Amino acid sequence: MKQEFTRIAVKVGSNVLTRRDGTLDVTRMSALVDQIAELHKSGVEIILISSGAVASGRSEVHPQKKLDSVDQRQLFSAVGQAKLINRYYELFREHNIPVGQVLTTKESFGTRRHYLNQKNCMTVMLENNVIPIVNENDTISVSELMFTDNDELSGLIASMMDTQALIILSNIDGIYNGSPSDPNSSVIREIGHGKDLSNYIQTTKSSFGRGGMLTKTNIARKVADEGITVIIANGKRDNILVDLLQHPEETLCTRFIPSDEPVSSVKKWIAHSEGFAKGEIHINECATEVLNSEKAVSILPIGITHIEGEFEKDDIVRIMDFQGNQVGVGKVNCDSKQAQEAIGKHGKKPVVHYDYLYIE
Ligand SMILES: Nc1ncnc2c1ncn2[C@@H]1O[C@H](COP(=O)(O)OP(=O)(O)O)[C@@H](O)[C@H]1O
Ligand SMILES: N[C@@H](CCC(=O)OP(=O)(O)O)C(=O)O
Repeated sequence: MKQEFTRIAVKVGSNVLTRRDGTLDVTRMSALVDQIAELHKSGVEIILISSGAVASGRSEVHPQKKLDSVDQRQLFSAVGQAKLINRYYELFREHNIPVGQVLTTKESFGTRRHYLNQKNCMTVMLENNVIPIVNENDTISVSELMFTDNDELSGLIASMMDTQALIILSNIDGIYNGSPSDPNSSVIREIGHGKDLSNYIQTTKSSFGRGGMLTKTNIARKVADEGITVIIANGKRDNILVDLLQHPEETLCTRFIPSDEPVSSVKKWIAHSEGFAKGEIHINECATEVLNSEKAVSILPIGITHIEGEFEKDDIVRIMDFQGNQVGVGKVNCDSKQAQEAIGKHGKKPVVHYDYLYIE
């Protein structure tokens, strides 16, 4: 059967993989592995981003004394990740499919060199028919440098690996246009560019999740704007993955319509690097206007009003409009001292070149 996608990222949320009592739901895992194996055999390249380390470790160890949240996460994930990957290894082995573990941290995406290094690692795995199973390295990620949750990580991976789709599997059929528990609300089937969903999203989370629906929708929009279809669907439904690919029309889910404007690989990296921004470049009204137009423009010193923070050449900075709203992210061409000296001057080199500027 002809499938729409040939390379996808699949994110499986904590609550899909855990039972109510917090133990690992091996039956569910096994059903998902069977579907991934079927798609893999039909020629789809798959990168799996799997949560579940903390949840699966929680039931294995029973600490003598009360632990704080960091200690708990480190202890449970250290034990739980080993258990999780071991299960995956055994389940995929039944299908003769090799898998590889990729544990990463937010820091590992901070510089372009590190980013390309990870991209290379996963590319080699795919070229050799190995399914990468990615998770955050919770044992060494400290609070300030943690991903909000695995939705954020999955967005980065989908973008980095140029997948055609990112499928986020949670314990819910998609995004509801009201409270999911309200019988009058229903799943929004398609979401186009610029749709504000904030009214619909409740801040409640599933018992084992970290981020909630809000981070899912924010990430989904960002990734769709980079040209990748994002699908939110229920990982607890039988055959969901295969159905999403083979019977997309009939399968209940929320689809974020991708932008049809291509985004270069380096711009994708910049788009996801905001967390590493070292400073802010504030631009005037005229520069804001041209930036919002269809034209390809760089940030020139003449359009800059002021600069906040200190940065080195090649650091990531936020671009702020004349009203103080963030409009983009870019990689700077000079350090903050040189940029400061050039402010308001004509005929100077761009502080952020168009090729390294991502407008949101
Ligand atoms: N409008 C909405 N539509 C669907 N789910 C919502 C909505 N608002 C809040 N949620 C909640 O978001 C939860 C899924 O997010 P999360 O707990 O982060 O899952 P995961 O662990 O799979 O990442 C759902 O179980 C639901 O309770
Ligand atoms: N890295 C963590 C994932 C925690 C998390 O963010 O989960 P999720 O709510 O599924 O996105 C783990 O494996 O337990």
